[in-house]
Amino acid sequence: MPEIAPTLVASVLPANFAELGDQVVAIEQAGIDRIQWDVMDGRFVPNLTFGPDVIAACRDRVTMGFEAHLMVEHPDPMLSRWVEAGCGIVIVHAEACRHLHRTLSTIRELGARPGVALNPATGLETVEHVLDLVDLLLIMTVNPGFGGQAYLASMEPKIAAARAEIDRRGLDIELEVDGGIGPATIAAAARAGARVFCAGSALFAGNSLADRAAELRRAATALPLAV
Ligand SMILES: O=C(CO)[C@H](O)[C@H](O)COP(=O)(O)O
Ligand SMILES: [Co+2]
Repeated sequence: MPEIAPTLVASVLPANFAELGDQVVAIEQAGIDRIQWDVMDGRFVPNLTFGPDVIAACRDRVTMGFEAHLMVEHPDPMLSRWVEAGCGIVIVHAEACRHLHRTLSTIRELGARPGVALNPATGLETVEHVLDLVDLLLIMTVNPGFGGQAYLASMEPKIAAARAEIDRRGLDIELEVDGGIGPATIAAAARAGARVFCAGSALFAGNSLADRAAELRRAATALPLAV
Protein backbone atom coordinates (compact mmCIF):
# COMPACT_ATOMS: atom_id res chain seq x y z
CA MET A 1 0.00 0.00 0.00
CA PRO A 2 1.37 3.48 -0.81
CA GLU A 3 2.36 5.89 1.97
CA ILE A 4 -0.65 8.12 2.48
CA ALA A 5 -1.60 10.86 4.87
CA PRO A 6 -5.34 10.27 5.11
CA THR A 7 -7.62 13.29 5.18
CA LEU A 8 -10.38 12.73 7.71
CA VAL A 9 -13.75 14.38 7.22
CA ALA A 10 -16.49 14.29 9.86
CA SER A 11 -20.07 13.94 8.73
CA VAL A 12 -22.24 15.91 11.14
CA LEU A 13 -25.20 13.55 10.70
CA PRO A 14 -24.72 11.75 14.05
CA ALA A 15 -23.97 14.99 15.94
CA ASN A 16 -26.36 16.29 18.57
CA PHE A 17 -28.27 18.87 16.52
CA ALA A 18 -29.48 20.57 19.70
CA GLU A 19 -25.85 21.54 20.38
CA LEU A 20 -24.53 21.85 16.84
CA GLY A 21 -22.19 24.80 17.45
CA ASP A 22 -20.47 23.03 20.33
CA GLN A 23 -20.30 19.80 18.34
CA VAL A 24 -18.53 21.57 15.49
CA VAL A 25 -15.97 22.94 17.97
CA ALA A 26 -15.48 19.44 19.38
CA ILE A 27 -14.83 18.07 15.88
CA GLU A 28 -12.15 20.69 15.27
CA GLN A 29 -10.55 20.11 18.68
CA ALA A 30 -10.36 16.38 17.90
CA GLY A 31 -7.95 17.18 15.05
CA ILE A 32 -10.30 16.15 12.26
CA ASP A 33 -9.45 17.82 8.95
CA ARG A 34 -12.84 18.97 7.63
CA ILE A 35 -16.54 18.87 8.33
CA GLN A 36 -19.02 17.50 5.81
CA TRP A 37 -22.52 18.99 5.91
CA ASP A 38 -24.89 16.35 4.59
CA VAL A 39 -27.64 18.41 3.00
CA MET A 40 -30.76 16.37 2.16
CA ASP A 41 -33.83 17.75 0.42
CA GLY A 42 -36.46 15.02 0.92
CA ARG A 43 -36.58 14.50 -2.86
CA PHE A 44 -33.21 13.27 -4.09
CA VAL A 45 -33.05 11.25 -0.88
CA PRO A 46 -35.89 10.33 1.48
CA ASN A 47 -34.63 12.45 4.35
CA LEU A 48 -34.32 16.12 5.32
CA THR A 49 -31.50 17.80 7.20
CA PHE A 50 -30.48 21.46 7.28
CA GLY A 51 -30.14 24.52 5.07
CA PRO A 52 -27.41 27.11 4.59
CA ASP A 53 -28.45 29.28 7.55
CA VAL A 54 -27.65 26.43 9.94
CA ILE A 55 -24.20 26.01 8.40
CA ALA A 56 -23.58 29.77 8.44
CA ALA A 57 -24.49 29.89 12.14
CA CYS A 58 -21.65 27.43 12.86
CA ARG A 59 -19.09 29.00 10.50
CA ASP A 60 -17.57 31.44 12.98
CA ARG A 61 -17.15 28.82 15.69
CA VAL A 62 -14.23 27.08 13.90
CA THR A 63 -11.58 27.73 11.26
CA MET A 64 -11.56 24.24 9.71
CA GLY A 65 -12.82 23.66 6.18
CA PHE A 66 -16.46 22.95 5.46
CA GLU A 67 -17.70 20.84 2.56
CA ALA A 68 -21.34 20.68 1.52
CA HIS A 69 -22.48 17.24 0.33
CA LEU A 70 -25.62 18.25 -1.53
CA MET A 71 -28.08 15.37 -1.79
CA VAL A 72 -30.42 17.74 -3.55
CA GLU A 73 -32.33 17.58 -6.86
CA HIS A 74 -31.33 20.36 -9.27
CA PRO A 75 -29.02 22.23 -6.89
CA ASP A 76 -28.34 25.20 -9.22
CA PRO A 77 -30.69 27.84 -7.77
CA MET A 78 -29.12 27.63 -4.31
CA LEU A 79 -25.43 27.09 -5.13
CA SER A 80 -24.38 30.56 -3.99
CA ARG A 81 -26.04 30.02 -0.61
CA TRP A 82 -23.70 27.17 0.35
CA VAL A 83 -20.67 29.20 -0.67
CA GLU A 84 -21.91 32.24 1.29
CA ALA A 85 -22.51 29.94 4.27
CA GLY A 86 -18.78 29.18 4.30
CA CYS A 87 -18.44 25.91 2.41
CA GLY A 88 -15.12 25.99 0.58
CA ILE A 89 -16.02 22.74 -1.19
CA VAL A 90 -19.45 22.19 -2.75
CA ILE A 91 -20.21 18.64 -3.87
CA VAL A 92 -23.16 17.89 -6.13
CA HIS A 93 -24.47 14.50 -7.21
CA ALA A 94 -24.01 13.65 -10.89
CA GLU A 95 -27.48 12.03 -10.81
CA ALA A 96 -29.13 15.23 -9.53
CA CYS A 97 -27.83 17.68 -12.16
CA ARG A 98 -29.34 18.13 -15.62
CA HIS A 99 -26.33 20.14 -16.80
CA LEU A 100 -23.52 18.87 -14.65
CA HIS A 101 -20.76 20.68 -16.58
CA ARG A 102 -22.50 24.00 -16.08
CA THR A 103 -23.22 23.34 -12.40
CA LEU A 104 -19.59 22.49 -11.64
CA SER A 105 -18.37 25.54 -13.57
CA THR A 106 -20.77 27.74 -11.62
CA ILE A 107 -19.44 26.45 -8.29
CA ARG A 108 -15.92 27.42 -9.42
CA GLU A 109 -17.12 30.86 -10.58
CA LEU A 110 -18.69 31.38 -7.17
CA GLY A 111 -15.26 30.92 -5.59
CA ALA A 112 -15.63 27.43 -4.16
CA ARG A 113 -13.93 24.16 -5.08
CA PRO A 114 -16.32 21.92 -7.05
CA GLY A 115 -16.82 18.27 -6.20
CA VAL A 116 -18.95 15.59 -7.82
CA ALA A 117 -20.49 12.57 -6.07
CA LEU A 118 -21.52 9.22 -7.52
CA ASN A 119 -24.20 6.95 -6.11
CA PRO A 120 -23.31 3.26 -5.86
CA ALA A 121 -25.29 2.46 -9.03
CA THR A 122 -23.63 5.20 -11.10
CA GLY A 123 -20.59 4.35 -13.21
CA LEU A 124 -17.38 6.31 -13.31
CA GLU A 125 -17.89 7.02 -17.02
CA THR A 126 -20.67 9.46 -16.05
CA VAL A 127 -18.04 11.96 -14.90
CA GLU A 128 -15.33 11.19 -17.46
CA HIS A 129 -15.89 14.48 -19.29
CA VAL A 130 -16.08 16.69 -16.21
CA LEU A 131 -13.13 15.36 -14.22
CA ASP A 132 -11.00 18.27 -15.43
CA LEU A 133 -13.47 20.66 -13.79
CA VAL A 134 -13.49 19.23 -10.27
CA ASP A 135 -11.22 19.31 -7.25
CA LEU A 136 -12.91 16.35 -5.59
CA LEU A 137 -14.56 13.08 -6.61
CA LEU A 138 -16.79 11.53 -3.95
CA ILE A 139 -17.57 7.84 -4.32
CA MET A 140 -20.54 6.85 -2.20
CA THR A 141 -19.99 3.57 -0.38
CA VAL A 142 -23.63 3.51 0.79
CA ASN A 143 -26.82 4.64 -0.88
CA PRO A 144 -27.19 8.26 0.22
CA GLY A 145 -29.84 9.46 2.64
CA PHE A 146 -28.94 8.04 6.02
CA GLY A 147 -25.96 7.59 8.28
CA GLY A 148 -25.10 4.31 9.94
CA GLN A 149 -25.41 2.06 6.89
CA ALA A 150 -23.07 -0.81 5.99
CA TYR A 151 -20.06 -0.10 3.76
CA LEU A 152 -20.40 -1.50 0.25
CA ALA A 153 -17.14 -3.29 -0.49
CA SER A 154 -18.47 -3.78 -4.02
CA MET A 155 -17.53 -0.11 -4.65
CA GLU A 156 -13.81 -0.86 -4.34
CA PRO A 157 -13.31 -1.60 -8.08
CA LYS A 158 -14.88 1.80 -8.83
CA ILE A 159 -12.56 3.48 -6.31
CA ALA A 160 -9.59 1.72 -7.91
CA ALA A 161 -10.70 2.72 -11.41
CA ALA A 162 -11.09 6.33 -10.28
CA ARG A 163 -7.61 6.30 -8.72
CA ALA A 164 -6.15 4.87 -11.93
CA GLU A 165 -7.91 7.47 -14.10
CA ILE A 166 -6.88 10.38 -11.86
CA ASP A 167 -3.27 9.22 -11.89
CA ARG A 168 -3.25 8.42 -15.62
CA ARG A 169 -4.49 11.91 -16.46
CA GLY A 170 -2.31 13.59 -13.84
CA LEU A 171 -5.32 15.30 -12.29
CA ASP A 172 -5.15 17.10 -8.95
CA ILE A 173 -8.37 15.64 -7.54
CA GLU A 174 -9.12 14.50 -4.01
CA LEU A 175 -10.64 11.01 -4.09
CA GLU A 176 -13.09 10.73 -1.18
CA VAL A 177 -15.27 7.89 0.05
CA ASP A 178 -18.41 8.38 2.12
CA GLY A 179 -20.60 5.86 3.90
CA GLY A 180 -19.88 3.09 6.37
CA ILE A 181 -16.26 4.15 6.83
CA GLY A 182 -14.92 2.79 10.11
CA PRO A 183 -11.93 0.96 11.59
CA ALA A 184 -12.92 -2.27 9.80
CA THR A 185 -13.43 -0.74 6.34
CA ILE A 186 -11.14 2.27 5.97
CA ALA A 187 -8.01 0.29 5.05
CA ALA A 188 -9.76 -1.48 2.17
CA ALA A 189 -10.98 1.86 0.80
CA ALA A 190 -7.45 3.26 1.18
CA ARG A 191 -5.93 0.27 -0.56
CA ALA A 192 -8.39 0.74 -3.41
CA GLY A 193 -7.11 4.30 -3.79
CA ALA A 194 -9.17 6.66 -1.63
CA ARG A 195 -7.23 9.35 0.24
CA VAL A 196 -10.09 11.28 1.87
CA PHE A 197 -12.44 9.49 4.25
CA CYS A 198 -15.77 10.84 5.45
CA ALA A 199 -17.03 9.15 8.59
CA GLY A 200 -20.05 9.77 10.77
CA SER A 201 -21.13 6.93 13.03
CA ALA A 202 -17.61 5.58 13.52
CA LEU A 203 -16.36 8.96 14.73
CA PHE A 204 -19.25 9.59 17.08
CA ALA A 205 -19.24 6.06 18.58
CA GLY A 206 -18.02 6.31 22.15
CA ASN A 207 -17.21 9.50 23.98
CA SER A 208 -13.90 10.65 22.49
CA LEU A 209 -13.90 12.03 18.98
CA ALA A 210 -10.12 12.42 19.18
CA ASP A 211 -9.61 8.74 20.06
CA ARG A 212 -11.93 7.61 17.27
CA ALA A 213 -10.17 9.90 14.78
CA ALA A 214 -6.75 8.57 15.79
CA GLU A 215 -8.04 5.01 15.46
CA LEU A 216 -9.33 5.71 11.96
CA ARG A 217 -6.04 7.32 10.89
CA ARG A 218 -4.12 4.31 12.21
CA ALA A 219 -6.46 1.85 10.50
CA ALA A 220 -6.24 3.73 7.18
CA THR A 221 -2.52 3.20 7.00
CA ALA A 222 -2.40 -0.31 8.51
CA LEU A 223 -0.85 -2.99 6.37
CA PRO A 224 -3.06 -5.98 5.53
CA LEU A 225 -2.54 -9.00 7.76
CA ALA A 226 -0.34 -11.64 6.18
CA VAL A 227 -2.24 -14.86 5.46
O1 LIG B 1 -23.69 11.08 2.93
C1 LIG B 1 -23.98 10.43 3.89
C2 LIG B 1 -25.26 9.67 3.93
O2 LIG B 1 -25.98 9.93 2.79
C3 LIG B 1 -23.08 10.46 5.11
O3 LIG B 1 -22.03 11.36 4.89
C4 LIG B 1 -22.52 9.11 5.42
O4 LIG B 1 -23.48 8.11 5.48
C5 LIG B 1 -21.67 9.17 6.70
O5 LIG B 1 -22.26 8.51 7.73
P1 LIG B 1 -21.77 7.05 8.22
O6 LIG B 1 -20.29 7.12 8.44
O7 LIG B 1 -22.53 6.86 9.46
O8 LIG B 1 -22.12 6.08 7.13
CO1 LIG C 1 -22.15 12.51 3.00
